[in-house]
Amino acid sequence: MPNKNISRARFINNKLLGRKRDVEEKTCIEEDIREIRPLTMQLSTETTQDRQEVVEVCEDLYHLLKHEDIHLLKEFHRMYLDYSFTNNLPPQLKALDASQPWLLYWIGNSLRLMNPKWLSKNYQQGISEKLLNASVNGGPFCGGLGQLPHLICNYAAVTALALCDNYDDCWSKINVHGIYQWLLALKMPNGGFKTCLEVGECDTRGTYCALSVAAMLNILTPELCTGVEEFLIKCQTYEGGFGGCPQEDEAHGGYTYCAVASLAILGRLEVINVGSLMEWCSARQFNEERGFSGRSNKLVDGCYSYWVGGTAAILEAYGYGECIDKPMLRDYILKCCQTKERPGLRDKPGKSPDFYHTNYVMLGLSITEHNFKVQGSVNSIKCAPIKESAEIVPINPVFGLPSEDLEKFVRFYSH
Ligand SMILES: CC(C)=CCC/C(C)=C/CC/C(C)=C/COP(=O)(O)OP(=O)(O)O
Ligand SMILES: [Zn+2]
Repeated sequence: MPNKNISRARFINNKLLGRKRDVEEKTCIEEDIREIRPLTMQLSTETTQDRQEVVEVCEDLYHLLKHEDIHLLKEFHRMYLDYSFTNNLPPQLKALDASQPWLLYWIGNSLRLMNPKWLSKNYQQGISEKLLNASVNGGPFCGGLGQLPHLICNYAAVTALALCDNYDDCWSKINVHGIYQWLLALKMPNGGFKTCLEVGECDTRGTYCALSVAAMLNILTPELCTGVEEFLIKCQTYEGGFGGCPQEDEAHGGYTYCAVASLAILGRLEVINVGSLMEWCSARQFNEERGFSGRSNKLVDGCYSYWVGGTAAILEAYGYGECIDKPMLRDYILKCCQTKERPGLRDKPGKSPDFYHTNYVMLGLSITEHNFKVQGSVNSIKCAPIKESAEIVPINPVFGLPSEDLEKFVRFYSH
């Protein structure tokens, strides 16, 4: 028996472990190339056809608008946002009944990003009263009246309140201690956070929503952070971006942003493979469409201007350099995500504008207009305009809020 094993090992060693690799590689490569080239040229799938259509419509727009100096149509978009705060929302938005804090954050943030004064005292009153009425005792916050506290909605509610400039002392009404105890109870043995006490998924979104709220409310304790870094490290995939869960999903812009922003909050960006992350971010940007896709072989979408652009801005802020083309992204945003026909910003040509895309495309626009540099703490990221006239106010790319609002909110809880 031992003899048989030795001869088997010798066989593997001689035939399979590279002795003849040089010779084989030379013959294989040429044959492979001959076989692969026509394959890639002929491969036409639903995915490649969809992309071709998007490329054509974007290229038409770039051609049509090539001599125009396009700007963000701020007053036009303001009308869309104002209308939503002063009228009933259309019936199809019933589907977002469990995401009411999100609507308040998206709409409120979009107004404030264009002009801080456009989120009037009246609106700040409406936002804070609605949130504090829906969730008893000032949090943890839920998606709407009578619903269970939810980690993702809690993040949206806290960021929406951060936009309210402490209207009627609403910041004192946030139940910081209750939120802290609840966050601890959501912690999972693998270092992640589940979204609800009763039942809920666990992925990098939850980590970001827990950590960013904790950082803003000054409750980011070592106990809350135990095991979080290890959880996040395991979410980076061979592609360089991050999936939602350890060793499970493909890399995706949204989950990548959540992981990278969380690591920035922990002050631990250096524990991941930043080089492959930067290559992945860079590979998300298409030459033809000029905007980003969220994952390999998927279509361009305006919201990734923030999920991927924000990730790049965080890396830039921490001194890793730039890995995206900001002027190209700006073109996609202003020429393909905006039209003169309908206010609000959209995913891509052919899609309708919505509040989610309006907010994240505007945040992406801010990224194209600024350079980022951290100043001591994650709460204080300096945002220097690239040209003298920026259309969007400076933002903190870790929190998705105007820098001024974030800094004032954090200062409130710092003592
Ligand atoms: C703070 C917080 C909760 C952030 C969430 C970030 C996140 C996960 C964003 C992703 C949103 C999105 C466009 C998903 C679509 O996936 P898809 O499969 O329809 O789109 P694709 O084709 O572009 O991949
Ligand atoms: Zn989108």
